[in-house]
Amino acid sequence: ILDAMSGASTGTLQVTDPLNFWGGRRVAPRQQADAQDVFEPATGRVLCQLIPCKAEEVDEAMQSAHTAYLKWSKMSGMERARVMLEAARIIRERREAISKLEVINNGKSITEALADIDFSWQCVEYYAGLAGTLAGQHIQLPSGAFAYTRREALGVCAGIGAFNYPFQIAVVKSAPALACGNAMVFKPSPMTPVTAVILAEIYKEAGAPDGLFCVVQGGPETGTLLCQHPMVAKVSFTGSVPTGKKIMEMSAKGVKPVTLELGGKSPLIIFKDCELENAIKGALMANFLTQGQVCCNGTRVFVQREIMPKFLEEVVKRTKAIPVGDPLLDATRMGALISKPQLDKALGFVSQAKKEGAKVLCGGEPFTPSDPNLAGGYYMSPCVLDSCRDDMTCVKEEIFGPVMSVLAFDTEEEVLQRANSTTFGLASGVFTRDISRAHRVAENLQAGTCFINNYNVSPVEVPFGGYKNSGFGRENGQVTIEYYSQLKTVVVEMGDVESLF
Ligand SMILES: NC(=O)c1ccc[n+]([C@@H]2O[C@H](COP(=O)([O-])OP(=O)(O)OC[C@H]3O[C@@H](n4cnc5c(N)ncnc54)[C@H](O)[C@@H]3O)[C@@H](O)[C@H]2O)c1
Ligand SMILES: C[N+](C)(C)CCCC=O
Repeated sequence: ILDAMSGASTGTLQVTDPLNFWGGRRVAPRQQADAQDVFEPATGRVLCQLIPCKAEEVDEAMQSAHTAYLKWSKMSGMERARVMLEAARIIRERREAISKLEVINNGKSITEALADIDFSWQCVEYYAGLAGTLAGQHIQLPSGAFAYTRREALGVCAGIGAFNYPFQIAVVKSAPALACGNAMVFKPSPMTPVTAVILAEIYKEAGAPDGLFCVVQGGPETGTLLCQHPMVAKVSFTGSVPTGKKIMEMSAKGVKPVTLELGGKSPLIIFKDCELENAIKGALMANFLTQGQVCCNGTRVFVQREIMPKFLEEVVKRTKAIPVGDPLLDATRMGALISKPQLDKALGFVSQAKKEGAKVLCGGEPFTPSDPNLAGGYYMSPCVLDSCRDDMTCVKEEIFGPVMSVLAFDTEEEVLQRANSTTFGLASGVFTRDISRAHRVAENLQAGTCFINNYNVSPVEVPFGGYKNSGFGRENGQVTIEYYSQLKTVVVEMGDVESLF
């Protein structure tokens, strides 16, 4: 399918290849029941059929992954690293074709998709680098006795992904898992089933044993089968808070560890002493990437009252100028939302905000690009809401669309209290020139990440994850090794046994 990408344009691709992968090959669904349409967001056209895996198919994938795990976990870290480095090289070599396919299935702009795929090969490369460094500790005990620790794989891990970063999420979960000697069975979102299987093919081509990274397609039922499978050693989930709670409940029954990367309603605080040009750019980056469908977006923008008029004037001017349209065109900066229901939901939040007293300064409406080919796509004009209050629905709930809610504040103490007054805790941001204030605010914000004088900067070597209802566990960075491995302690006696009995 990647070969077809060079000539592909919006509205032309039809995906007919099987989208499941185990045993080292694509696997066609065993039956056609419960088939559902997968849409191309840019046009609203049907791109392919999604046929959910049933229990027997999930079991086959698990068995295949387990066979691979037995082999892979016995290889040295350096041997695993060589395979992963080759996989990284292939992803980099095919970055343009993978990005195009991602755009066609997801609707985000090609500029963003290229950045996502570049992040992906860097992620595989990074964890390949760590694979050879995994080591335990040696601990001296009295009389020559000693103990050592071994960092061991967990087994077959389940990965379940959201729709907003389809290929990247599959990579962010599989790269550390594989580096530690695990295998993975991954289930993409049923709305974006097309690119995870490309990753599976690349791992195979790079030399991974058959079954090391398997893909099963489906929605909640398939996800449930995966979580409840007795061979699953760990579940790593990216998605909404309500689904995350269900995953945790299912995992608790088998005492399985979980990583939960969930939603957010992150605060971005802009003080009057900021470098305003950077703060404006930061607010746009905090709200409009991937059509606003980003978990860590800073969607509650708190602006100190004195600079509010200037901030709003500039932010609205630049929001109105965002080119919305065909996501495969280089000049486009905002493509289509993932689905009609997601578009309606985001528009619904804007209507509700108006009813509750917010002022729409721009956007918040369905958008029809001039190209007739795109008439059925899920486009929305990016929106800035002014005069927001903390009790409004648009300020309390995750919208997952291009909607920025702007709130005025007066003092640092007040804004910290308001920023933390949420059950979410994924990310946060602060713009100020006062370095003491910046670090004080970062310390006091209840969130897994705080960006100072920028927003949504998340390179692979930097840990990412939530506080509170936004989840736990971390992805990216060295620390993620802890979440895909377990420690065994070996105690060695060098003398005689001293027995009390
Ligand atoms: N924190 C992060 O890193 C991060 C990253 C991306 C997205 N997200 C969050 O994801 C959400 C949007 O994604 P979404 O709409 O795809 O989320 P979602 O919760 O609807 O679905 C996520 C995945 O869970 C699966 N699923 C649904 N019900 C299930 C069940 N009962 N058992 C097992 N699996 C089940 C879905 O099929 C999908 O693959 C937002 O809340 C966003 O903030 C978080
Ligand atoms: C790459 N970003 C922008 C940090 C997004 C991470 C994934 C969240 O949805």
